[in-house]
Amino acid sequence: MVVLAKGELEQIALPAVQKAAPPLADVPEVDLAAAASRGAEGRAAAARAVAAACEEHGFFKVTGHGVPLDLLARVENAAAAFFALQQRDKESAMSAVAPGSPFGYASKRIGSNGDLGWVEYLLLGVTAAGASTGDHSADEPLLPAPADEEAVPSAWRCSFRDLLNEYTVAVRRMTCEVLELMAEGLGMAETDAFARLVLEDDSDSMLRVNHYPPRPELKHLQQLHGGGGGGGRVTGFGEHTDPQIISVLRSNATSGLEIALRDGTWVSVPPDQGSFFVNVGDALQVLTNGRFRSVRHRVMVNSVRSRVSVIFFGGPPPRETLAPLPQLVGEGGRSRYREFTWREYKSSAYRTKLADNRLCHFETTS
Ligand SMILES: C=C1C[C@]23C[C@@]1(O)CC[C@H]2[C@@]12CC[C@H](O)[C@@](C)(C(=O)O1)[C@H]2[C@@H]3C(=O)O
Ligand SMILES: O=C(O)CCC(=O)C(=O)O
Ligand SMILES: [Fe+2]
Repeated sequence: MVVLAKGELEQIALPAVQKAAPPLADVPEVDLAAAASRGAEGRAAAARAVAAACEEHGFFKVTGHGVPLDLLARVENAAAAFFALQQRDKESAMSAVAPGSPFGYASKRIGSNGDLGWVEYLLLGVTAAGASTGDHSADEPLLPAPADEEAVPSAWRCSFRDLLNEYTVAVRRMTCEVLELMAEGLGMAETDAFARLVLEDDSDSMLRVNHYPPRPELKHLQQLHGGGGGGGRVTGFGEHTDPQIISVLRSNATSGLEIALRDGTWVSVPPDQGSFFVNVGDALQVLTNGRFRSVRHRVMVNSVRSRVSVIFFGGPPPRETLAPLPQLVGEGGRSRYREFTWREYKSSAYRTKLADNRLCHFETTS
């Protein structure tokens, strides 16, 4: 494990008296299989429910998603096996996947602006192979091969990357179905307005595999504070919004994910290993002129069990101009954001700290 400098652990440890967030009582849910089987009426109802969840929370759960459960289990097991490798091997995978980029393996350091968390992760760029047909059915590899195959441990070289490719193809397909429902729910005639951005040849999507190691010693702190959820919580992944259009997350059965409600209160999301959770990202907040809410979220570690999560971030091509869609601004309505390219937004976002508001620099003033 990477050794933290003096004072760094304190930065990710919350004050011991902080109360655990209460669970979100009614996680909005959409069943894609049911929506598809109930004809036009069922689909329209699902689309309305998705749009309502994006407006209220910027967050909902997807069931009936069609991604095979055995694929989810295989990815989870392979991720656990990867993170169980020697630190030296995990780091060599990082240096070989994409030298000099944010991609690869890292531990505790999130981004390059000083953020820390109780997490280790793999961050991978998703290339467009298979996307160009636009029929959501292609299954070519999407994750680039390491620059120097020989430098990578065999566990990664042989099967993990292939498995993540298979996963990415399946999840991206499902993500596009969700994006189409969102457009329908907004009453847009062009129902592929969002999905097409994620399917372009040069779409800037990513896959992240996070591992939050257990902190058994936190149990004692919790007992010291009389249980009841107080004490002994450490920040796994600090609060933030995701810059992209959409993030689609799947985790094992370990809790930790929390979202901020409109009034700023934090609620925990009960884990569901058979389902996916969708976050609206900053780019979708812009495209919908603020109707959909880019949800602030974080991961807290308070468990004796490790948490493994895999997140697909669907982003547009760097050259894509983003601005509120005219049909969502309405005649005489005010555009809340100025026009910018995804390249511009990303380079601005990647200079910020995790918790910063990244959209404020792109808001119109009047
Ligand atoms: C602190 C940072 C990490 C991050 C880039 C940033 O400067 C601000 C946004 C962060 C975030 C959050 C969502 C995704 O996990 C991520 C990959 C992304 O696109 O934006 C991370 C970035 C990262 O970990 O490099
Ligand atoms: O690991 C998780 O559960 C969520 C992490 C997250 O929000 C992110 O990687 O952007
Ligand atoms: Fe996130």
